[in-house]
Amino acid sequence: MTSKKRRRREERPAIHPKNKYSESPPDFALLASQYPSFEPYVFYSRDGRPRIDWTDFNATRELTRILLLHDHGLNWWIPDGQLCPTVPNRSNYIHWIEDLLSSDIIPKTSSNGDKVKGFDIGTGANCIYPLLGASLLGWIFVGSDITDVALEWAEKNVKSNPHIAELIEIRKVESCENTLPIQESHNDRSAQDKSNVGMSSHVDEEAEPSSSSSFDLPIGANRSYHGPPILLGVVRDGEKFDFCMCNPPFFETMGEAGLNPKTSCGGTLAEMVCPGGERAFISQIIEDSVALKQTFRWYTSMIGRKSNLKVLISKLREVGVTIVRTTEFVQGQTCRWGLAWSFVPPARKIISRQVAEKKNLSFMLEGVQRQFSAIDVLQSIESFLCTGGASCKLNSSSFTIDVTASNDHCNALLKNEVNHVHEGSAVKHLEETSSGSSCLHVPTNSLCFQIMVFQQIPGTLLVKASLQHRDSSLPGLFSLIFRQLEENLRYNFCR
Ligand SMILES: C[S@@+](CC[C@H](N)C(=O)[O-])C[C@H]1O[C@@H](n2cnc3c(N)ncnc32)[C@H](O)[C@@H]1O
Repeated sequence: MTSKKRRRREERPAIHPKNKYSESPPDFALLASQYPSFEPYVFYSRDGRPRIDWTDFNATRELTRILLLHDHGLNWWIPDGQLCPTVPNRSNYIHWIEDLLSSDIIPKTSSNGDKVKGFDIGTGANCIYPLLGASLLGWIFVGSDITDVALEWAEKNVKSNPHIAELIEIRKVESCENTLPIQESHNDRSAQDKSNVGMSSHVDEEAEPSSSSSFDLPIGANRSYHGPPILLGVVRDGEKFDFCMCNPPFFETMGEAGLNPKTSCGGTLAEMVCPGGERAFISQIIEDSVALKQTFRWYTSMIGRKSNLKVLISKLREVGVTIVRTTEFVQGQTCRWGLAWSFVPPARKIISRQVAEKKNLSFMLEGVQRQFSAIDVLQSIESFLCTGGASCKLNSSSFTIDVTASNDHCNALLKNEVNHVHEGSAVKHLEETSSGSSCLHVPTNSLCFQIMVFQQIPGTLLVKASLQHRDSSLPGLFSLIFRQLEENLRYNFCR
C-alpha cells in the first residue's frame, strides 16, 4: 500500500462507537461454529484468518442473515439478487441519526408521545433500517418503496419479527400519472441478471459510484427527477416525523453501476438506478422538504459521491434551511457521506450574565480521535474564525492564535450557521435580554482575544481564550463565540 493510501485510510473516521462492531468485527470462525448454514462459506487464508468470499452473493446474504439473528435477534431474508445490506455499515447511519436526535441543535418535540418516529425512503426488500432502528432503539418507522418485490419482502421481514412488527409500517408509493413508470418487475430475470452488479474480492460493501461517472456533470446539468413521488404525496396529512433517512438509488444507468469493480452485494435495477442518479433523487427530497418543512425535524440522506454533497449543500443554502450537518461513514474501503438538514429554528442558547462577563474562558476537549493532533485543532480554530472574516495570526510554536474580529465578523460567525456546516457547528446563539425576548448583541467596537491550545494527556486538549482588552464592552459576545467554537471542535474532533 502506498503511504498516501495508508494515510487516507488512517485519517478516515472510525466506526461509530455505539456500533455493536466498533470494538471487534464479526468473528467468522465463531459464527461458523454456531451456525452450520454459515460454515460452508467460511475458509481460511494463508495467514490463518477466517474469511468469506465477498463475490459470492449467497455468502454475503448468509452473513447478513446470521448477524441480524445473532446480534439483533432478527429473522431476515431476501430473494436472490436483491440488494444485500452490510449490518455494521447500516448501523452507522442509525447511530448518526441517534446522535442528531439526542443533540440540542434543535429543540426536542414530542409529536408521537415518547416514541421516535422515522421514515425510511426506499426501504427495499431488506427493510434494514426499520428493522435495526426498531430493534436497537425502539423507534417507530414508516418504510416506503415502489416495487412489488421490495414491498412484499419488506412486509415478510417485518412479520417474521413479531416483537417489533407493530413498530413498522410498510407503505407503497403510488406512481403519479406524470411520472415515469416503475422500471422493474421482480419476475424480470434478465433485468435482475444484468443488474446484479459485479462483485470484487476485497471490498466488503455494495456499489459505489464509479469515478468516471456522469456524477461529475457540471452543476445545473439536466438531472431533474421525474420518478414516482418520494415524500410529498406519500406522507399523509397530519403525520409528523422526527426524521427521514434514505439510501438512494445512486446511479443514472445500470451500466454505470456495473462498470464499478468495487461492488459485491447484489442490487437490482430499481434499487441502484434512477434518472439523474442520487443527485436528482436527493434534490427532489430537498424540494419535498421545502413543502413539508417542519413535518420532519430532520431530513437526512446517504450520499455516494462527495461532489454531489457540495452541490446539495449549495441547494440547501438556496432554499433557506436553518441547519445543515454532514458526516462521513466508514464503509470498508468505500466512502459515503451523510447529509442532514432541518427547518426547525435552532435551539436558543442562553448565556448567563456571570459567564457573559468572564474575560478568560476555557474548555477541555476530551475524546479527541487518535488521528488528530493539537495543530489540527489549532488550524480548525483558525479556519472557523476566518469563515466569519476575523483576522487571525496563528503561532504554531506557542500553539496560540491572536484574533481580531469586528462587529461584522462577530455577527457573521454567530448568524451564518450554514457557513459552518462542514465544521458541524450550526447553532444560532442568542442572548437573553432582560425583557425575556432574544436578540443578537451587536458590538460597537472590535473584539481582540488570544486562543491557546494545550495538550493534556493523549486524546485530551485544553482550549483557553483570553480577552485582550479588559475594558472591552463585548464580553457577552466573546463567550458566545467561544461556546460556538467549542461545539464546532467537539463535533469535528471528538467521538
Ligand atoms: C439503494 S436501495 C436501498 C434499499 C435499503 N434501504 C438499503 O439500504 O439497503 C433504494 C430503494 O429505493 C427504492 N425507491 C426508488 N425510488 C423510490 C421512491 N420514489 N420512493 C420510495 N422508494 C423508492 C428502490 O425500489 C430501492 O428499494
